[in-house]
Amino acid sequence: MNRPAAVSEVPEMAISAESAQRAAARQDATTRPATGAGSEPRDGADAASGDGAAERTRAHDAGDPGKTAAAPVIAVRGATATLGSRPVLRGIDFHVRSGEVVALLGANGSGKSTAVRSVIGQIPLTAGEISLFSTPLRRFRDWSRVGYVPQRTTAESGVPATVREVVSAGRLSRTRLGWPTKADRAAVGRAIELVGLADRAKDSVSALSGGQHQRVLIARALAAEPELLIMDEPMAGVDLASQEILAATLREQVAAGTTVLLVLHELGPLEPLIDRAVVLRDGCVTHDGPPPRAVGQHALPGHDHVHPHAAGEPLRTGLLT
Ligand SMILES: Nc1ncnc2c1ncn2[C@@H]1O[C@H](COP(=O)(O)OP(=O)(O)OP(=O)(O)O)[C@@H](O)[C@H]1O
Repeated sequence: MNRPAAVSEVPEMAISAESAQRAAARQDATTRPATGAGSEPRDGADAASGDGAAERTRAHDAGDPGKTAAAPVIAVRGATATLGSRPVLRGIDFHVRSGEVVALLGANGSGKSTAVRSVIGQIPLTAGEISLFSTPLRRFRDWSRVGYVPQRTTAESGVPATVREVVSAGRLSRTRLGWPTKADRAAVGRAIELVGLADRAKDSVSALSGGQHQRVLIARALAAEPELLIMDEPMAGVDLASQEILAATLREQVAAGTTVLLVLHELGPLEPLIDRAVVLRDGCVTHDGPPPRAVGQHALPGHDHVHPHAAGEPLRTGLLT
C-alpha cells in the first residue's frame, strides 16, 4: 500500500485557537438552535442502533469540553478505494475534529471527491476504515447529523419544484413519521433565509441561476441542522454575489459550532474560515496542516487547476504540485 506522506501520520494537527474556542463553545449545547441536532430526540432507527447519538449524548453529559473536542467527528484511516480498475485513494489518513473547518485540496483527479464520497458511504473502501462521530461507517445510522452538498448537481429534478419544496426534502431525515412539525417548517424557513432566498421560496427552482441553485442545495443540507457539513466544491460555478452569501452562511454555521469538511479548488472567500487543509495528490495525502498560502505559489509552474465544470480559463489554486 502506498501510504501517504509523513505529515498525515502526525496524530495531533495544528488546530487554530479560534477552532478550539468554537469546539469549546460547542460544548455549551446552548449555542445550538432550539430545534437543532443536540436538542432533538433521535428517531427509532437511531435509537435502535445505539450508535452516534448515544455516544454524543454521553460525551455531552460528561461535561468535559476537552474530551468531545478531541474526538474526531470524521476519522479516515488507511482509506483505499478503487474505481474501475484504477486505484484512486491509496491509503489516506485524515481526521476532522469537532468544530473544525477542514479543506480538502488538490489537483484535478487527485481523489478529493472520491474521499468525501467514501466518507458518506457512497464509495466503498477496499481497505482501511472510516468513522463518523466515533462510529464505524458500516454501523453509522445517524445521518440527520450529516449534511452533504454534492458536486456538480442542480436543484432541478425534472419535476417542477419550488425552492421551499427542495429545501424541505433536506428536513426529511429529521421529520418524524407523519406531517412536518412547526419546528420542521421553521428550520426550512431559516435555511432558506440563511442563503438569502426568502423572497424566492415559492419560485420554481428552474427559474434560478446556477449560483442560486447552489444556494438551494446548501439550504437543503442545512435544513436538517446538521452537526457536520460536507460540501464538494460549493463555490464551483457560483457567481460572486452568491459566493459571498455562501461564505456568510458558512460563517454563521461555523460560529454555531458546525464541523465542516469541504472540497475546494481555491480558498477564495472561504479562506478566513479554514482551520486546516488536507492536500491530496494521486490519491495520497501530501500535506495536512495550515492552509497553503496561495500568494506566491501562483507564479510557480504547474499550478493551474482546470476545473472541468467551469467553462473558460483555467482556475489557479496555488495549491497544486
Ligand atoms: N466512476 C469512475 N470510474 C473510474 N474512474 C473514476 C470514476 N470516477 C472518478 N474516477 C477517477 O478517479 C480519479 C479521482 O477522481 P475524483 O473525482 O475523486 O478527483 P477530484 O480530485 O475530486 O477531481 P476534480 O477536482 O476534477 O473534481 C480521477 O482520475 C477520475 O478520473
